[in-house]
Amino acid sequence: MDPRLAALRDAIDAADAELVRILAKRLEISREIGQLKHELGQPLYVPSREAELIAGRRADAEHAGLPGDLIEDILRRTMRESYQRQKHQGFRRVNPDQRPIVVVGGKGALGQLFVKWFELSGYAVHVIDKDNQNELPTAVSDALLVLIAVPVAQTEDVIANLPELPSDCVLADVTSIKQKPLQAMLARHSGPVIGLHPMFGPSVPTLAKQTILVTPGRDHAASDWLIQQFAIWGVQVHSLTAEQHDKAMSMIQVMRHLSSFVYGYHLSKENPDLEQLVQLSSPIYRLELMMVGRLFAQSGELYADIIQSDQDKLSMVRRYLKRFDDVLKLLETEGREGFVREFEKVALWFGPYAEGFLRESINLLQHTSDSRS
Ligand SMILES: O=C(O)C(=O)C[C@]1(C(=O)O)C=C[C@@H](O)C=C1
Repeated sequence: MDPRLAALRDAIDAADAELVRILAKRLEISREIGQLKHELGQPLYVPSREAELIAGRRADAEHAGLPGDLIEDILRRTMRESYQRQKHQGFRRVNPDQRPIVVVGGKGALGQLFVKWFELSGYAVHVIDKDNQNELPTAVSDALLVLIAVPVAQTEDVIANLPELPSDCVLADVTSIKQKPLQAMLARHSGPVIGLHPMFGPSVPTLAKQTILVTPGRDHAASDWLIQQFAIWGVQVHSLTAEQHDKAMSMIQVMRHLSSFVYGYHLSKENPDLEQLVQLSSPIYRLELMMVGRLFAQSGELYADIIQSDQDKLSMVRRYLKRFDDVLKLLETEGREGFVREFEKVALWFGPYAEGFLRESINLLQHTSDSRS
């Protein structure tokens, strides 16, 4: 190797080693902050602090002739590491009441996640699952919160068959549909009721920046502690009615999962060489394959329940599929011209969001590309 190149690479190695030392130092400070925040009961994720810090470092970077995006990427990735470190130190427990939290379905994937986070916050958690259902009456007899985390198809039955709960016990569920479970909970329990829909899967490493949708049922004030606990975990909460929730989800979830399923179903029938498709795919296509493929690494029952949760007996599914047919007819009758005309109408409907999504996706694709070797 040319000795000049070798010397420069040595210098890069030294600079990178310094970067490692600095990152280690930052993470150690962040661990200390985590400890202090635990003591003070402050949230894991502090968006205002992050925004201020990023703006400051972007300005520093630009002043030094570096792109602001570079330091922002590094800091955001490092802050993700902060969440991980701070999570292991546990969280302040908002509700000092010593009574236990009962998680019904606590051995399921999402149930386990809530069990872990409640335990990280110092609550006593009683897990109920198929193998110890006989413990349910005793477990709920002095429960602070009963959280139903069973598959969608079983939720209503499990709620209807719950034993009597203490009158001040909060009854909540984490099902991805909200109207029916909420009605079932209100019918079964006369105390505080709240519907929750975590907008994440069980594999998320931390809850920082994750969203939980909340559909109030009865006596919302009695669930305040739970909402505050979520905030300490770094979760962002949005409140809406169960009806609004289910309507929005039929757009967000039913269509997303249906499209992915049909795409995967179609691929499997066409039976191409998947290995080759992956190799030929640039980041955007790879991302698309990932969005589809990841579905099939999860539970078919879950997605069947979500797709079937579509209100009005699959009417959204039917309308969506009819649109494929409409597009086919459009292509057959009017060809390119018809397609472009409809395309422009859709673009108008998206308005400034189209540009915004394009920008956001470019950023995302850069990250996907960076992570490939
Ligand atoms: O300042 C804090 O509260 C931190 O926990 C540190 C830190 C960071 O790594 O800079 C991490 C998480 C917060 O969202 C904000 C900032």
